[in-house]
Amino acid sequence: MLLSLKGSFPSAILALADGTVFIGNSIGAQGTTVGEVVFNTSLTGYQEILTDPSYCQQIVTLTYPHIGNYGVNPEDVEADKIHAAGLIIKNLPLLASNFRSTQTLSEYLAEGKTVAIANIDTRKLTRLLRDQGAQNGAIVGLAAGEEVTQAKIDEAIAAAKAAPSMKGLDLAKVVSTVKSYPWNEAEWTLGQGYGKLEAPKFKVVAYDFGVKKNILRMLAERGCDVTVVPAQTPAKDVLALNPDGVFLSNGPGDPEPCDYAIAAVQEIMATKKPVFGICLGHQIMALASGAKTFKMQNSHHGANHPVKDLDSGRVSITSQNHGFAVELESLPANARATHISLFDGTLQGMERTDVPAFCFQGHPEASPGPHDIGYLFDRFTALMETHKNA
Ligand SMILES: NC(=O)CC[C@H](N)C(=O)O
Repeated sequence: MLLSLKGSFPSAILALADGTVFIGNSIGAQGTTVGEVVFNTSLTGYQEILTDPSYCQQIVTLTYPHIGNYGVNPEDVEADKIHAAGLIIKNLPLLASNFRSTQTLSEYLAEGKTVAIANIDTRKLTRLLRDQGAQNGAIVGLAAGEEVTQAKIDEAIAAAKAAPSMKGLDLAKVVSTVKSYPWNEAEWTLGQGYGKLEAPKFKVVAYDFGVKKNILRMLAERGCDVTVVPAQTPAKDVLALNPDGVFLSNGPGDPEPCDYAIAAVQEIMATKKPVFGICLGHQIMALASGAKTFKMQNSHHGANHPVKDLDSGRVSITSQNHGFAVELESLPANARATHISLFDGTLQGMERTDVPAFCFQGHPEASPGPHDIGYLFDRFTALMETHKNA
């Protein structure tokens, strides 16, 4: 049973900073939210997307038209709460059907105090964002029976215009854990649920810039006994734990203002400890190596982005979620490109040639998405193995 929810859900307004307005239905919390409006082309994984801390202060548009059809469950989360600032979809099916489902998407959004809009033309919105680049927006979820008025539309446009620009925002320290904690949950299997770290082989310290649980699970699956530390942990505290390797997580915002992390990573790489970075962690490693980052005109959010491994020539289909990128031309002499995007030629991976450190812009942990590039986790454990025995 699809759609025809127009009568059963209150109205909602989506306004972009350029004055474009869409009227739809509120399917989450009541109230106003603002953020950078981006679009994600994944067909599944809305729960993983909503809880990915990298979406902090971003409103996500899902281009796949039916969202919510398999409900939500307590397991498929990347963090303990919804981090996306809002959700924009086309159709919310009235029936959610899946053996793991415990709640509907709409209930989950309301409980998570997340404002969301359905029944708007997401194709029109996506074309606009694609042609003009990401821009700020506001969603206003009205109360039941409340009318959409010009005054409310004007307020929504004003809220969109007043939202802060993503460029220059350090959000890693906003979403990061305040306290260190150990991690020992491994990957999920049907019938078994999440596994446990068995036979730990490597001690890993993971910087939490907004880490996704699935990254930690994939490390634990490979025998990594992980200690997660806050974003602003100084290098000396990390080194005092004497890890076999250091992991730099994904995270929201602009990497450039994260000066504390850039300095710490420089110090850690200088000790020749193996270091692996994903997404924001990749950007921070690049900045710590002397490269530059920039805000992209067309950000990458989806689960089908082709990326070429420059060493093997192999093309992987990857999961992506980033709005900043490392300038390929700015790589210093002691770093080399290992992966590029076949969508736009931007840098997707690099490696230091003088120290055992490498990083990847996309998401090898998928979640949601394909596992083609999961071999990077094996590269990290192999690097730790080599350096352990060196
Ligand atoms: N997923 C991420 O780590 C995103 C990195 C960074 N916030 C960007 O948008 O580029």
